[in-house]
Amino acid sequence: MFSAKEMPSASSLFSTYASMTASVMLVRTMINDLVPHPVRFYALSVFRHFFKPRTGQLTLVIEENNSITRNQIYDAAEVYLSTKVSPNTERLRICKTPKEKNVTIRLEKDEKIIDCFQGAELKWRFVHSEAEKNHPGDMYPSRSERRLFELTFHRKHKDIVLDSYVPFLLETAKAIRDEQRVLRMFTLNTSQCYGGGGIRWDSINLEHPSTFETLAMEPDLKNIVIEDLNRFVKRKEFYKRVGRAWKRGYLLYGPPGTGKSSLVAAVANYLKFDIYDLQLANIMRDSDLRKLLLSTGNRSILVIEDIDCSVDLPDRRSGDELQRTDLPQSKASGRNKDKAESSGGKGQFNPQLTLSGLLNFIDGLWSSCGDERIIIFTTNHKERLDPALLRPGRMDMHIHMSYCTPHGFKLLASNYLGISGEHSLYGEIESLIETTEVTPAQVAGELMKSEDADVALVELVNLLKRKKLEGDGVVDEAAAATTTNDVGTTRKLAKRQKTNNTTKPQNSKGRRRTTRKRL
Ligand SMILES: Nc1ncnc2c1ncn2[C@@H]1O[C@H](COP(=O)(O)OP(=O)(O)OP(=O)(O)O)[C@@H](O)[C@H]1O
Ligand SMILES: [Mg+2]
Repeated sequence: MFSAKEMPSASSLFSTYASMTASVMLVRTMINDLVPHPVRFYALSVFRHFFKPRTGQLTLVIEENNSITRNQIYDAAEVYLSTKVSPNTERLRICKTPKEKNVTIRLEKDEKIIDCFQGAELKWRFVHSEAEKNHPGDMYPSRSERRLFELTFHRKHKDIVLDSYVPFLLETAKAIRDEQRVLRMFTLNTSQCYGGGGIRWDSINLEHPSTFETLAMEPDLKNIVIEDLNRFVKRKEFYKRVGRAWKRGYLLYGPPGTGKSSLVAAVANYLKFDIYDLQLANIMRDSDLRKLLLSTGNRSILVIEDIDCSVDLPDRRSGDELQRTDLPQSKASGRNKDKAESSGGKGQFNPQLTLSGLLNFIDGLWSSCGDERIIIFTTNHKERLDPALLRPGRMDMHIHMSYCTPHGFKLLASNYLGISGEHSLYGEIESLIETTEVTPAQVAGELMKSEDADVALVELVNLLKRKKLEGDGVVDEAAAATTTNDVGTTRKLAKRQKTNNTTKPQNSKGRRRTTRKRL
């Protein structure tokens, strides 16, 4: 305390204050002049870091983009959080595009969600900010958007969040996406094929209802196929380790109407894979084929239906076959013949789409530049295929789709007529099916004739009796089913072969009649 005598006058106080302020300003000017800006900035941030109050909370910032690529954690959070909407959430964004099956729900700006994981409380907040960017020379400023999630939790849970919660988030989001995924069916756009626009895929939603549950197949065979698919999709690391492309090939063979295409759809629905339906007859050159195959997506099935008659490809051994003019009039051979004639006739014809082009590409570049690829060939005549296609390692599994069996019939009857137990006509139908060649498609056709189970089953009995009387033809399937990776060639077939040694050509579809050896 100052005594009255010592009490400084107001003027002296003012001059002391003025000189202190001047010194502070002098020091500040000196610091500003002497210490460069980045160093000052750094010193300040260190100072702030040590002296700011600690909350015990840690916040992870999950931005939408990581430089130019998407941030997978952000995408996963977006999907995952849409399932965690609580009654306290006030604003949500919803939308639905034509390709989507369900309504998409997303958080709105500043909305918060609380999640719990292994005892940790996790607070999510969605941040969306917009800023104007003014580039020199730009007439109009552009807007840049920044979207991110903030994930806040107690710092003691840092390991749980980074080691367990984030992987859980990624996996859960993948499962949700798979569940909601709308499958696409890609076919070739032929309208602009050779008009300069180039050949390309067009897609529509795949809404084929076939599943393994609705498919009439022997249970053992069905299980073998399902297990094979399960093994395939979870063996990413295995394929990498053994140095093989992550792809699997299936050859489906059997008479028309036994469910080959239905099996393709069932596989797609089971795995949630898109289908690329490659109609070889629309492709002229290996280069087009390569382009098309390279533009197929991962997790997809490439299907080439009726490979035995979809196109006359020159095989790898007999290029001279190209010069023959006695080709049957298939869609593709007609086209090739036209081309031969327009290019001067016999000897000058040189189609640029070859079997080796197809096989090399499927085995080589195509399969190695994507993941989880399945390729399926279907045929009614396995015995007509080029051995290059059948050699071990090319198609991993040969699946024989056979005529309807008693088990298959019961499954169809349950699906089509809702019969769960037995029926008085079952005994007769089963013994007729054992000794008659009837396809599941034919059985299904009869079962659809009436909603009344009794009437429909009588129709089926009549059909079976008629077929038995006609003694419908048998195709030489046993001869074709000789490779080790063949599954599904039933005992029924062997039985038929014993009783019927005459092999009639399959003739239910004119297009399947062919004399020339094709692919
Ligand atoms: N195994 C089956 N299980 C259930 N339904 C089947 C089966 N096979 C055929 N169908 C029925 O018959 C219809 C035709 O079958 P699908 O097209 O799958 O035969 P496919 O073997 O591909 O014939 P194609 O050789 O003529 O192409 C299907 O839509 C389905 O309703
Ligand atoms: Mg088919």
